[in-house]
Amino acid sequence: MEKQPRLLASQLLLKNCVFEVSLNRVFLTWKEVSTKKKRVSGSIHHPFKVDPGHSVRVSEVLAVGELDLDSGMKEDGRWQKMPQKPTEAYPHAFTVSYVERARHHRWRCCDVTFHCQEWALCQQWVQTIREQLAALTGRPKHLLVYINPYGGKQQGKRIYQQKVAPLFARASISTDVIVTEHANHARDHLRTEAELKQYDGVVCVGGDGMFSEIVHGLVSRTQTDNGIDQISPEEKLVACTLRIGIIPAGSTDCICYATIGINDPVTSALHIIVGDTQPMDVCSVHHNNAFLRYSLSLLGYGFYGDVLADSERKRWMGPARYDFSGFKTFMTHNYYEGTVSFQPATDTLGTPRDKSPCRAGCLVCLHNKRLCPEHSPAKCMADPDSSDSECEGGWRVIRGKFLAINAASMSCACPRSPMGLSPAAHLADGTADLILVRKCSRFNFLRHLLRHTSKDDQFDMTFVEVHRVKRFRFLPRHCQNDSELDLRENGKRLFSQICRDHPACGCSPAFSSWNCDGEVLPHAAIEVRVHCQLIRLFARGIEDPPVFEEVPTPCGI
Ligand SMILES: Nc1ncnc2c1ncn2[C@@H]1O[C@H](COP(=O)(O)OP(=O)(O)OP(=O)(O)O)[C@@H](O)[C@H]1O
Repeated sequence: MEKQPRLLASQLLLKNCVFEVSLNRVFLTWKEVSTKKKRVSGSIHHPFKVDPGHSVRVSEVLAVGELDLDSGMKEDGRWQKMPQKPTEAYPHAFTVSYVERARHHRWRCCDVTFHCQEWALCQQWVQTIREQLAALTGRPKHLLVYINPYGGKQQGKRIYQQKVAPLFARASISTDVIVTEHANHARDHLRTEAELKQYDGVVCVGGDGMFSEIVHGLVSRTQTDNGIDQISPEEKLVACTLRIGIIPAGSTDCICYATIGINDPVTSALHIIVGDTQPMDVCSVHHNNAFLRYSLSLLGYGFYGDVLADSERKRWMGPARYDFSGFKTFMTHNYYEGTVSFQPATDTLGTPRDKSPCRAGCLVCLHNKRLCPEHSPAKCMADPDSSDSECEGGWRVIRGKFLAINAASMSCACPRSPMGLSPAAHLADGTADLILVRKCSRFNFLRHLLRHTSKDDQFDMTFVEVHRVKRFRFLPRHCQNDSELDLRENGKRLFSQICRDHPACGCSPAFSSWNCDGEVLPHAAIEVRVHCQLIRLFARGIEDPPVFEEVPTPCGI
């Protein structure tokens, strides 16, 4: 790496010891000066303890401010616990707040206070660090915040006020906060009224449902502002310029977990402050050329659709409804007949089974974005081993009986399934992993499901296949000749017709429903298209842990 010229270097006092502190454009570093004279007052000298020094990336410095040593008050008027007694020789001090990494992708805000002999030197340090921070272009200055007060355990407001707002204030980020009053309040506000030009980003305090609202609002608004018709499945959508930050405060926070690696409001707030950027694909879902919804993580028909539909009827049970409905759906063991057609992503890097998960700075996403896969022509190769697979005009067609059809546009990792539904799916490569689980015994299906909680390959089973796709369609068998299928209106009629078709009643119903990121879709016949990097988050993807994980130094030095 190119050596950066020093901007400033001084001997300053920290914890009653003299440190060599230096700053260049990339790092702020401090290292104890190893002279016998270094003790200034009362500290115990450890002759065998070698200080390796401490380095903080300038891009991860949150703020810097002068400290009034007489009152213990920072420049911004906040009180700070006095890090040490002022000494006569070092009467001036400044505090640097920075990101410290803890275990499991958790970030913390730490303060370090340096004491200076001269007031002018103290000023010079504060000024120079501030100039470096001002030169970082990706940091937000003004944010629009939506809080869902009813998400998860209804702690959204408290989480924001106690954990996030103080950090934004410390980093001099101003905010306009809207506490939502009803479902779709944030979506409709973003779509129509919000003065988006004055903001550098939108922050969502809530769960995946709230995040989906924000995405719907922002994507719609971007298309309207650019004269794009999002109703048409063939339209190329314009990417949103504003980034979205997620402060997890819902009962399901999968998007936050998959893009940051942990559901922790402070970590999320720090990723927003340092101005991280993580692009993300968005799937548009259409039925008969009519727009239904956008999907960001999982589209599931069969098992996951049935679990959601059943759990929605049992909301009174609280979060336990998911386990209850999961067990019930598993025991019911319904399968569904239909035709799946898809455009395989043959020219992109990576496969669903290549064991290379999407991580911070993912090269697969970078490479595939350059290819812009949605525009390259699809090549279709029929599977020679499969008698029910064929190619039609660049589309591969598979007919069968399925227990589950899942499309994962990200790994869908969550604390319950740390590897996720499709461990090698990428956040921003312009593709989704289409997982087809064919009719099999209950025992085999259970084996498949259990593999989501372990490191075993859930796709290594004869009745499971997985394809990386750019687009796909599903048509349930019993509506292939029907021009329009509305499950709510026609479900009962069709169900009785299917029962007539099958010799013995007690057979599987004709239709499941699609679970689209936790919302039930009203149609079974859908067409899905992946839009490469349509949105950007204040995140950086999951960071690989350092090979030798450093023991973090205590905060608030
Ligand atoms: N003020 C409000 N009153 C009622 N519903 C709201 C309000 N604000 C947002 N919502 C809706 O609440 C739904 C759930 O919110 P959110 O995702 O934040 O929490 P959650 O607990 O994770 O959700 P879920 O119940 O889906 O698990 C969202 O779909 C959103 O549209």
